[in-house]
Amino acid sequence: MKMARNILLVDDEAQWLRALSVTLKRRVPEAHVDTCMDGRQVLERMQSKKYSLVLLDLTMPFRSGEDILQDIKLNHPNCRVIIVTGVNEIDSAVRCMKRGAYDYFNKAGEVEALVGSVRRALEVIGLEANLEQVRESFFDRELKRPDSFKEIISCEPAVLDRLRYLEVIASSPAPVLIIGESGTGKDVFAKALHQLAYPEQPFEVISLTSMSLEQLRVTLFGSVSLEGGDTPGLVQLAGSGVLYLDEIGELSMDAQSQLVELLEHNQYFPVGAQKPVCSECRIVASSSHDLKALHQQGRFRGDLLYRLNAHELALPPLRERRLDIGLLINHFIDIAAQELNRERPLQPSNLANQLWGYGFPGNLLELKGMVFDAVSRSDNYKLNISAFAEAIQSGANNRQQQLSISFGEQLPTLAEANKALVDEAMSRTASNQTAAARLLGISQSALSRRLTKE
Ligand SMILES: Nc1ncnc2c1ncn2[C@@H]1O[C@H](COP(=O)(O)OP(=O)(O)OP(=O)(O)O)[C@@H](O)[C@H]1O
Repeated sequence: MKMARNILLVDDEAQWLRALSVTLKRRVPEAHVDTCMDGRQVLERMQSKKYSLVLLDLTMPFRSGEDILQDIKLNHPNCRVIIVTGVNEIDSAVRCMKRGAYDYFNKAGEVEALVGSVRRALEVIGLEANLEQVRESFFDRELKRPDSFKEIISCEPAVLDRLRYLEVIASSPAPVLIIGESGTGKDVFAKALHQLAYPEQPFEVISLTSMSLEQLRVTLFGSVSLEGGDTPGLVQLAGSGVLYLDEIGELSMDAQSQLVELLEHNQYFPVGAQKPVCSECRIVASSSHDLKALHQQGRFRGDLLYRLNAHELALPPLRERRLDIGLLINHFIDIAAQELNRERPLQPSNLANQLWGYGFPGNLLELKGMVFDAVSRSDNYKLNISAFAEAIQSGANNRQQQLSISFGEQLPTLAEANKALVDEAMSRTASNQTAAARLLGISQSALSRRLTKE
């Protein structure tokens, strides 16, 4: 964000202007400082180059600083202005503050105070620019890097929000914690972050389930020996890529303490080493347990938890993203047919609907297993759905229970009930007509007709 550091100094006193410019270039080297001696040219200069901060003298020939301030606030409302005054101009400086100046400085004062004010202003401007960037990328409905999410199939607004969040945090160096029930796609999201931010760098994984303290130290940190023959650990192998700590909630408290130093100071001691080594990798951790609950039970260290969840991504279970079921079945059929070297069978049109009430305790992994089983038993193009039979039955039972709609004394008209159903489906799918039509069991054109009639 280069523009955040462009400063324009406006003053008709050539000597002061030169001295201030030299001071700022030396004391605030990250800033790009330009000067302007003629108040009439300020707006023109700001048109041809973006300035985020203007240091403005109050008394100049042709145009007063107060007038110029007004113009700047009108045409460049995000630009900060620091008023530079003579000794007897405090009243007008105060007026300028009321009209939106960021700060004022008395020329007779210590230049140190002015440097401090410039630094603070640049910091605020930088923070605002970052915030704006985060806000823009988060609310921009389009994904900027869809190519990084090729492995992630979804049309659910909740999942797409997670992808946008991943894009936003990709460039941050802070750790990421991915939480979700088993099979919800934690590994896939960790790999997507790697693709987004460090595609040329390594991706190292360690599964922390039943890992002892000693195993953890050797595997993660490696070892050095006096006779040579050092063994690198995964932190070193990950280089400036990603180290993925899978199932971190399974680690013992002892073993957890080894990770605190790594996360806090980005350094670690290989086994047998006297000196710490710096780590450069991005840490991504996952857990299918609720780490905050584990912490409350005294089974997970608070200092580790709060360092890990600088960015937290909670993945919804499949039962809360039912719109994806049909898409995922198709996707898994593709993969299964290819891996099992079979003709690609077709998905029966009502399969996803039949599975509607099923809870999928094993999430996408369970669905994938069912599809692989069904494809392996398929006959030519016909998908054998016996692998789904139990789930379909259980789904039908649940659906029956959930469908027992209760009515008040006065029944709604058919038109009212229709409208209520359509509204509910549109709201559940964030107004995605294709998805809403699927929920209602009608074609998209039929839904579209109903919507235009309303
Ligand atoms: N959105 C998705 N689109 C397509 N396939 C997916 C998606 N999410 C997950 N999968 C697939 O589902 C399976 C389970 O995903 P994954 O292993 O990432 O889940 P997990 O939460 O890490 O599971 P566990 O907790 O058991 O390690 C994988 O085969 C993965 O490729």
